[in-house]
Amino acid sequence: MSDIKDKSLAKEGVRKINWVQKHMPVLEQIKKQFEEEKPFEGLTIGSCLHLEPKTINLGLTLLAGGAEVAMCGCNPLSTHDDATAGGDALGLNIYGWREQNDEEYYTSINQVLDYKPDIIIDDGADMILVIHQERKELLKSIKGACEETTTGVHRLEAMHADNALKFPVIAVNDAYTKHLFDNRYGTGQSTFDAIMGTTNMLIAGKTVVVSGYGWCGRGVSSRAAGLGANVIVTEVDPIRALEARMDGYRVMKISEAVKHADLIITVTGNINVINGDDFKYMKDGCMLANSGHFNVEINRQDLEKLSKSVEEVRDSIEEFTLKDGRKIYLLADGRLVNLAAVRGQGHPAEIMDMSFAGQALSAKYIKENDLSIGVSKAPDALDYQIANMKLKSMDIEIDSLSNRQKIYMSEWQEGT
Ligand SMILES: NC(=O)c1ccc[n+]([C@@H]2O[C@H](COP(=O)([O-])OP(=O)(O)OC[C@H]3O[C@@H](n4cnc5c(N)ncnc54)[C@H](O)[C@@H]3O)[C@@H](O)[C@H]2O)c1
Ligand SMILES: O=c1[nH]cnc2c1ncn2[C@@H]1O[C@H](CO)[C@@H](O)[C@H]1O
Ligand SMILES: N[C@@H](CCS)C(=O)O
Repeated sequence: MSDIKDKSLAKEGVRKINWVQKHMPVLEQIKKQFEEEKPFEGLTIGSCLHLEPKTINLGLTLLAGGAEVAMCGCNPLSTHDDATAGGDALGLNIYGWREQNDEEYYTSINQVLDYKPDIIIDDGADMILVIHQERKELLKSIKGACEETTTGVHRLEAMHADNALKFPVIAVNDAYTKHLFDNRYGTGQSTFDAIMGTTNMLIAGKTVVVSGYGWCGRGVSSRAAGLGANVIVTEVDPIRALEARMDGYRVMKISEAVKHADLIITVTGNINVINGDDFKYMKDGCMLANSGHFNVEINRQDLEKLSKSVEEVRDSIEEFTLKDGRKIYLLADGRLVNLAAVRGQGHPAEIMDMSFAGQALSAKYIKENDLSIGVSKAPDALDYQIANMKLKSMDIEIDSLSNRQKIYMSEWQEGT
């Protein structure tokens, strides 16, 4: 069963799924192992992830492992209607379509929960929140959940600190093979793919302000610099601010940075990063995009209050005309631009290969172990397994320690 936009888009969807499969070798290998071992036989897995071809490929991997799979989107704007049609044709149960309103978005989450999943895969923790608040009857049978992103992990850790979390969660985001590559190189590339595809704008010579110098901010700043921009970083953490400075960027307060910006990209996971007076000091033509948390990093309501009109001037570009005539452009409604913009395709397949290998192996780990309630990383062994598989798929060989080196590394007696 599925409730999607248009099943007649299946052929195009399957074409796109086939394409990404060619570039997700680690996940393909896990799929083959799952086909033989059937680790999820008799189980149902419910996911709340951006619904696009790479995610459908994760769904197919879980299906190959014997699971019944029900999937919905984790953002009202990120669903690709052809990919969901393709996934439906290939045996997945999918709920959702691009441009859902809030009610439709939560209805889709509940439709997935109607399958009574044993394992949850979430991105941003909306599905886990719904289970704890509205679908408490499911708490007993859920063996555990996997969380994809930094913000979701923070929300779940806060829940656990309040004793509100009722099942174990694996923070897939916290695996090295996830955040070092997905958050950094993935967000770096896909944010600019989406911004450039949406605006048809030149980056070279522009001043790009990046708010937040975490894993995503490092990637976005480095891509901006690589494209020839002048990069300014804003931070609240003194160590990350220093790191940004020594990586070669200017660092200043957001209230000052907005005066210089041609393009501002928020990647903090925080609320109201750009708000109030910040909009008053922006240059005419300044573009605003978020690649972080939901649609709260840029305070749209504050921008509306300063504006006399708002018009969608191109797909995923809203033009806010301020009362003094200046124009400010908000991309993709302030939702994560790399996925929510009409031209957003999310991270490259080679990147999601590792993130979703982490999801697939973490789901299997939940099935095979009785974890205690709380938020924890998957064992390092899974991370190393993924890294080794990825290196092999890239035909890269590395050295290993000799016995002499192992002994040297573990001793303290030997010196000059
Ligand atoms: N677009 C994507 O595809 C994508 C990919 C991965 C993560 N994310 C999301 O992006 C966000 C950032 O993720 P991350 O892994 O880089 O997190 P992180 O914790 O590594 O980095 C966030 C940084 O923002 C800084 N920060 C917080 N509030 C700030 C403020 N008001 N002004 C300036 N800096 C501030 C923090 O000090 C921190 O250094 C999260 O919401 C995450 O879920 C999005
Ligand atoms: O193309 C994609 N498909 C599915 N998920 C993605 C893609 N690109 C990024 N993310 C995931 O979205 C999370 C934030 O919501 C990120 O943590 C990232 O892993
Ligand atoms: N799923 C959420 C979490 C990103 S931090 C979103 O799409 O905005």
